[in-house]
Amino acid sequence: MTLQTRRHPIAGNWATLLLPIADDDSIDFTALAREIDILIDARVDGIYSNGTAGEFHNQTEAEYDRIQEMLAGRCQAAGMAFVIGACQPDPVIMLARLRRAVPLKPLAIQVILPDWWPLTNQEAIDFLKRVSEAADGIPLILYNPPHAKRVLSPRDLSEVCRSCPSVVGIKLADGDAEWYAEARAHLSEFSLFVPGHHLATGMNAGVAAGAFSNVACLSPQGAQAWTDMMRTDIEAALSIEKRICAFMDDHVVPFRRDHGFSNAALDKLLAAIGNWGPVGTRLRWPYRSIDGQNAETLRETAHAMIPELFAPRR
Ligand SMILES: CC(=O)N[C@H]1[C@H]([C@H](O)[C@H](O)CO)O[C@](O)(C(=O)O)C[C@@H]1O
Repeated sequence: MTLQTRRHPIAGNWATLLLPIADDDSIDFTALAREIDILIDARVDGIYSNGTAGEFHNQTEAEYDRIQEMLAGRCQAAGMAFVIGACQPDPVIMLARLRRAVPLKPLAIQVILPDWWPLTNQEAIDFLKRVSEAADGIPLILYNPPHAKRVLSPRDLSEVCRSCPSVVGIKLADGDAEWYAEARAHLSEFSLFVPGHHLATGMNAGVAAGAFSNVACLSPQGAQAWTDMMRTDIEAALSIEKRICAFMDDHVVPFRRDHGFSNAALDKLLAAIGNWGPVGTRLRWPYRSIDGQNAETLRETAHAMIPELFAPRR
C-alpha cells in the first residue's frame, strides 16, 4: 500500500450503536435489533458498534459476540456499511475480540491502544503489527480518545501508525488551529474522524474524512443530511455547526462538567432527546445515567436551536 492509497474511502456520517439497557441491567436485544433497522432506514453512511458510547468496556464476551453478529447480519442483508469496534483496554481480550470480528467481514475494525499501563510508541507499533496480522486484510481504525491513558500528538500518531499498513484511519479529538496544522503536516495519509459536532470545521480544513458522531446520536437522519450538505454548501453546514456546538455547550456538556456524567451518558441523553428509536438513557452499573426527564425538557430546545436536524427527509 502506498502513502497515496492508504486513505480508505470510508468516510462521512457514522452512527453508533447504543445499547438499550433493561431495568435489570441486561441488554435488550429485541430493542437493539429495532434500533439497527431504524439506523439502516435512516440511510446513514455507516453504522458502527462498540465505541465508548456502545459501552464496549462493560459487556461480557458472549454479549460482544451477539451484538456483532446482530449488526453484521442485519447490515449485510440491507447492504449497509458497518464497522466493528473490537476495542478493549486489555490487549489479550482485544485481540481475541478482533479475531472473532474478522469472519463477519466489516468494512473496518476499530481498536484502541491497550489502556491500563500507557504504551511507548514502540510498544504501540508492536501491538498494531500483531493486530494487523490478525485482521487478515481488514482495514483498521485506531481510536485514540481524549480520555485515553495516552493521547498521542499527530506526530506520535504518524510514527506509530505509519509502519502498520492496515491502519487506514484514526478516530480522535481535534483541537485548535495549531492542532489542525499539525494534523495536516503529519496525518494526511490517514482518514481522520473528528468529533461529530466539529465535522464541518474538520472537512472545511481538509483534515476530516468523517465522524463517528455524537450528532448522529441526536438525529441519525439529520446528521446525514448535514454531512451531505458539507459536500455542496459548506458555509451553510458551518453555520449549522455553530448552533450544534452552542446546544452541546449550553445544554449537554454541563451534565459532564458540573455533574460528572460520562460521555456515554451524554450520548444516550442525545438519543433520548432525538427520540428516534428504542434507546433509553440507562447505562450499565456502575455508571450513572441521566434522568430521561431531561430529554423531554431539552427536546423543544434542540428543535428550536437546530431545526435542520429534525426536518423530514426531502
Ligand atoms: C463528541 C463525539 O462525536 N463523540 C463521539 C466519539 C468521538 O467521535 C471520539 O471520542 C473521538 O473524539 O466517539 C464515540 O464516543 C464512540 O466511540 O462511541 C461516539 C461519540 O458520540
